[in-house]
Amino acid sequence: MNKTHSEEYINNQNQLDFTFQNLKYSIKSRNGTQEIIKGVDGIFPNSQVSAIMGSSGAGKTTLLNIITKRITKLSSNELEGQVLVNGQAYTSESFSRFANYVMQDDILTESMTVRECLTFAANMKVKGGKDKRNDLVNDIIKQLKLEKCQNTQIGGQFIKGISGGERKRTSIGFELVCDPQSIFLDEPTSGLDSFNAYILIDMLRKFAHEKKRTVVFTIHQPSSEIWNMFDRIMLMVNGKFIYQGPGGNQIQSYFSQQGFECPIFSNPADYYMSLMSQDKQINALNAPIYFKNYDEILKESVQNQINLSNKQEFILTQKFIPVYMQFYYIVMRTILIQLRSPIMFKAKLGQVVSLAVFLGLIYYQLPNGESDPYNAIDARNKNGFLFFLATGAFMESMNAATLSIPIERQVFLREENSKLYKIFPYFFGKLFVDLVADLIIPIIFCCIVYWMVGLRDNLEAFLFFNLVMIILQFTGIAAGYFEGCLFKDPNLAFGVAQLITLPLFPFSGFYKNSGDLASWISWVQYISPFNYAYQAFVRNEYEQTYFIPNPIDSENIQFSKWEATGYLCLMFLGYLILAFFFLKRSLKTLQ
Ligand SMILES: Nc1ncnc2c1ncn2[C@@H]1O[C@H](COP(=O)(O)OP(=O)(O)OP(=O)(O)O)[C@@H](O)[C@H]1O
Repeated sequence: MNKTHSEEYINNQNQLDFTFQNLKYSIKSRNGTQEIIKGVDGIFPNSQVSAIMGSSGAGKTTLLNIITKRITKLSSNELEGQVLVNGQAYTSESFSRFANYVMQDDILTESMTVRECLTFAANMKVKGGKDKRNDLVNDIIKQLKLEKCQNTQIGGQFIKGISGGERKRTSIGFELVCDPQSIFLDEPTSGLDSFNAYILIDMLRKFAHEKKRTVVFTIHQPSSEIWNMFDRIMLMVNGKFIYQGPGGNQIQSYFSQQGFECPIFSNPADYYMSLMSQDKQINALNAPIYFKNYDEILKESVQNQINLSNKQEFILTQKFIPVYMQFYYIVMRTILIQLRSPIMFKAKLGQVVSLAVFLGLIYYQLPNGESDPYNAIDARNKNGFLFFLATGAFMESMNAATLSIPIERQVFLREENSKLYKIFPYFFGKLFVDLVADLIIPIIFCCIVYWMVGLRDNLEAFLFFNLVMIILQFTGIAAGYFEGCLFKDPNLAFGVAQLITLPLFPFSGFYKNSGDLASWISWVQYISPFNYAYQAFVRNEYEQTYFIPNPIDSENIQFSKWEATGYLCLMFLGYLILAFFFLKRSLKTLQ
C-alpha cells in the first residue's frame, strides 16, 4: 500500500457511527423516580453534523452525557440500554481516545493566554513533533477566528481577559486541537453573536464533511442559515424524540403531513421550537400525536439505519503521552501560572524579607548566656523566637497551599475527565513546582534572621537551621495540599485548616512542657509538626551553650536533632499520602 492509500484506509476505518438503543435514564430521589430519558433509539452517523434540539429540560444534555460516558450507573440512578460506537461498547477511558466533549461551562486556566491553553491541550494529546503541534494550534486559531486575542489571558475574577464568545471558542478549540475522530458539544453557540455562531457551525460542518468526522451538539435557537447546515436533526420532548432524520425539506414535509406546516419566510428552527415549548398548553395536547407519529413513521427507519451503521473496527487515534511528559507539561504550566501571579510570588518574597528584618529587630542579638548563664529570661526569649519560627513558617506555607488546590479544582476535573493527564503527574508536577518555589524563600529568611538574632555562631548549626526551615515549609505545603484536597470550597478548606492546626500549638513543648501533659492527651504531641520543628531548633541551638540549666533539659527535648527532623519528614510524607488519597477520592464526573 502506498502512503496515500494507507492514509485513506485509516480514514475509512476511522469513520465512527454512534448508536444507542432502548436508552432509559432515571433519577431516584426521596420523592420517587424521575424518568428523564424514556427508551430512545438513535444514531449519530459519521461525516455528518447532528443537532439535538428540544424544549428546556427535554433531556438533551442528559442524552449527550450518557453517550459521552459522563453519566454512569450509580445507586442514585437507573441507566439501561445499549450505547455503541461502530457496534462496539466503550468506556469513558476509551471514549477519550476517539472523541472529545465540550461541556456547556468554559473551564479554562485563567492566567494562560488563548494560545498557551491550546498548546497545552495539543502537547498533552497530540503525538509528533513540536512543528506538527504548532501547525495544529495555528490552524485552530485561524479557523476559530482567535487571532486577535491569541496572546490575551483567558481572565476571570481577578484578571480582565477575553470576551465570553472568545472564551467559548477557546473552549471548543481546546478539544478540537487534537483533531478528534468525533466531537460532542453542549450548546456550543451559547454566548456567541449570530455571525460567530455561523462561523463556528460552518467550521464544524467542514470538519465533519471534509475530514469524515462525527459531530454532535445540542443547540437552542439557531438562525435559519445555521439550521440549513444541519445534516441530521433530532427533536426531543420530555425525554423522547419527536423527529430524527435529515434536515431541509424532509423535516418540513414530515411535519406538514401531520398538519404542522412551517409558515413561509419564518425560521423553521423557531417554528419547531414553538411546537415543542412546554409553556404552551396546546403542545401538551399535541405531544401524544408527535410521539405516535414518530413511532409509526420514523422508528423503523431509525432502526434500519442502526442496523446498517458502520461496524468496522477502528483505530484509537488519540494517544496518551508518557507519564513523564505529562509531568513535564504540568510543571511548565504551573511555573507559568506562578510567574503570572505576582501577588503570590513577589508579595511572598517581600513579606518574608520584611518579616525577617522585623523579627531580627525585635529579637536583635539575643544573649547566648556567656555573660549571665543563669538568666532564664534570656533563654526563654530565645525559645520564644524558635517557637515563633516553628509555627509561623509552617502556617504561612500551609495557608497558601490550602487555597491552591480548590482554586484549580474545576480545571483539574475538566482535564482529568477529558483524560488529558493522569492524577499522578498532576499532583506531583504541581507539588514539585510549589516545593522548588518554596526552597529559596526559607533560605533568604534564614540568612537575614539567623545572624540578626544572634543564634549559635557555627556554620554547621546555621546549615542545619536552614534544613529544618525548608523541611518545615515543605510539611506546611503538604498539610495545605491535604486540607485543600479534602474540601472543594477554598474558604471551607482554609477555615478547617486553621481549626485542625491551631489546637496543635500547645503540643509544641513551648507553651506547656511536654513532660507535664496529661497522659490521656499527651499522644497529640506526636502528631504535631510544631513539636518536631521546635525540638530540632532547640537541640541545634543549645548543643553548645552557656545557659544553666541547658534549655534542652528544661524544655524536655526527647529527640536528637536528626530524629526530630526525620519525624518531620515522616509528617511531610503522611500529609502527602493523605492529600493524594483525598484528591483521588474527590474525582467526580463532570456533566
Ligand atoms: N442529577 C439530576 N438530578 C435531578 N434532576 C436532574 C438531574 N439531571 C437532570 N435532571 C433533570 O432532567 C431533566 C433534563 O435535564 P437536561 O439538562 O438534560 O435538559 P436539557 O434538555 O439539556 O435542558 P436545557 O436546554 O435547559 O439545558 C431536567 O428536568 C433536569 O432538571
